[in-house]
Amino acid sequence: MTIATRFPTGLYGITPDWSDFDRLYHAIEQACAAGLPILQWRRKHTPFELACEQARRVALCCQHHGTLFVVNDDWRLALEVGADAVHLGRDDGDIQEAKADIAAASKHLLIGVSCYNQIELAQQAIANEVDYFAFGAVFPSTVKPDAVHAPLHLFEEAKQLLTASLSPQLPNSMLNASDTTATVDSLDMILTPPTRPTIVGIGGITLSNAKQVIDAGADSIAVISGLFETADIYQTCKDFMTLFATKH
Ligand SMILES: Cc1ncc(COP(=O)(O)OP(=O)(O)O)c(N)n1
Ligand SMILES: Cc1nc(C(=O)O)sc1CCOP(=O)(O)O
Ligand SMILES: [Mg+2]
Repeated sequence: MTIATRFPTGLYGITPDWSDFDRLYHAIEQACAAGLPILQWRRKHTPFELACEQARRVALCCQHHGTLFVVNDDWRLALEVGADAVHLGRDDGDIQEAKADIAAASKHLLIGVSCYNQIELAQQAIANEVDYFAFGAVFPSTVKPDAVHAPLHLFEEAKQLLTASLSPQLPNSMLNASDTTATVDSLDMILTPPTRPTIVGIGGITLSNAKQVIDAGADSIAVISGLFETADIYQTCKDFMTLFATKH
């Protein structure tokens, strides 16, 4: 049984820290036009008002191309600009507080979190019902040279955690026709099939090493330099996406 994910899989582009917004917007347009499924807005030094103005334009571009739009660090900014999702690391606030704020605004945001190289954080992420969790840095990253190293075996371990967490929901009891509760549960399963979080790999990923991460079990790979610091962003995006198309 294949369990669907709540968050897309495949290539996950993250914006580089360029000060020239027109250049950045043009680069994002190329990636989105190539079919990029997910884009994260990651700006560390832009004041809130300017970030809102710029991120709103990027959100519209993503909407136009059918690219899911994620805001890094700040769920308030994500809500303000109509993003689809927010990414939260260990310094970006509490997940339950984020969920409560989002619900209080009568809005919906998918939530992704960083797990660095810690399987325990993935276990917490699953318990918190986040929509994706990310391990990194899988390779040395020039953007984050001090990031901890996340070995590739974490992806298989995370898959096992997911299998274990989902198995109690599976309708074993469907076999027992005399148990009416089981029948009701089974009907529930058909009407609302279970879903699972997407597992993301990040850090130093390029066209040359991406396949290792996908083969290790990552559903998605998050890339800054390996996508945006290339001569032909449109073609690089297409080439990354081919790696997922030939996964099986
Ligand atoms: C997809 C994805 N994974 C990990 C991160 C890193 O988040 P964080 O640890 O909060 O570090 P910053 O990116 O905020 O510097 C991410 N942004 N996206
Ligand atoms: C933003 C970020 N977070 C990481 C983590 O390990 O959590 S690595 C990273 C930088 C990713 O950039 P690049 O693809 O250029 O290496
Ligand atoms: Mg962060």
